[in-house]
Amino acid sequence: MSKDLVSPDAMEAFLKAHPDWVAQGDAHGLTLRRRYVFSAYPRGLGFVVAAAEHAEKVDHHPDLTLGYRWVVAVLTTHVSLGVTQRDLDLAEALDRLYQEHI
Ligand SMILES: C[C@H](O)[C@H](O)[C@H]1CNC2=NC(N)=NC(=O)C2=N1
Repeated sequence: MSKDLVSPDAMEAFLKAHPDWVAQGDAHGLTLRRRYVFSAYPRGLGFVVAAAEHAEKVDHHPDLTLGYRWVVAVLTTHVSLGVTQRDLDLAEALDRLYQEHI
């Protein structure tokens, strides 16, 4: 197990404070997931572009799926095979960007 992974207590605290996010686990490790809903399809695309620009700045990238008036974000730290503080920080950054693109 990577030393960088957030502890179960830290994960629980994050999810309690960020109820729109859910934790999911699979053979490749734990991930964080949120579905964002938008007023129009282009707004979702604008959010994806802004998220990509932020990800490049912090060198930590979400998996983003764009649908009709929604975007699903899945976060994990590839090198750690699970959720680290970088994912928690990215989740909060995406939530801030969402408020600018609803
Ligand atoms: C070389 C570069 O810094 C690494 O590949 C970065 C890029 N973005 C990343 N994003 C995520 N989600 N996890 C990583 O481990 C990661 N590593």
